[in-house]
Amino acid sequence: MKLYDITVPLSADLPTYPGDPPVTIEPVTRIARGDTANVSRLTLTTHSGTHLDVPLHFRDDGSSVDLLPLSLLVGKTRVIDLRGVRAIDRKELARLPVRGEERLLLRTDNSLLWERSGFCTEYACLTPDGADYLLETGAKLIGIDYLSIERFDSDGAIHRQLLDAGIVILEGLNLDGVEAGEYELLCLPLNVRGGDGAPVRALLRSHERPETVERPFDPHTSRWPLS
Ligand SMILES: N[C@@H](CC(=O)c1ccccc1NC=O)C(=O)O
Repeated sequence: MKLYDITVPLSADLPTYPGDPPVTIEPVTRIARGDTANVSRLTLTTHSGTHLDVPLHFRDDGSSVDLLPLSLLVGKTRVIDLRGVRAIDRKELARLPVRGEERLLLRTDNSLLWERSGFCTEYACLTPDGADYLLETGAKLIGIDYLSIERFDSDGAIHRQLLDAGIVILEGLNLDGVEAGEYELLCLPLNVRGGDGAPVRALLRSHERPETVERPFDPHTSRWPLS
């Protein structure tokens, strides 16, 4: 069994969708300043970093993130490789094994954009007929590796099209190094009451190796060694 962390780390450097405030992490108490423990204040939006979009994101009467069935977020998932594709349309999707897949993660060149500082408006995204196609194939969760699933200059039509059909959108993934294929997704959103979305920790599990703890905790340094 192999685990892939497909979450981007939350930090002040993380690109945010234009109009959304940056992530901040500030000290509240610090041992170095004489406090008993280190505690930090985190400023996030419901759509910072790797996160889920739910119907309330684009519709006032839509369901919030705390009401999602968790079974939607855990289970068999297919990663498809769309590197080299900028506009993910019906034609591109039809050549890939997406039919009948309830959970689908789109790996694109976007995963490399996390290396850049600042938001890039030229990311790979789903087209309206690509979204139609995924509605037809029975998808219930669609993930993509940047901060929006639709074109930057678009008005939210694709979000509405998917969310209104009960499809949840997982955005801000990092799928660099994740080969196309079948995995198990473990996607755990913060349980934000009334949230129009929520940051998640998302993992993929493949069943190709025996389970081991790769980097056991070192009690002498109080750290998990880096390698
Ligand atoms: N980063 C966003 C995308 C988003 O907020 C959005 C997408 C299309 C049109 C408008 C948008 N947001 C705010 O105006 C998201 O989390 O879905």
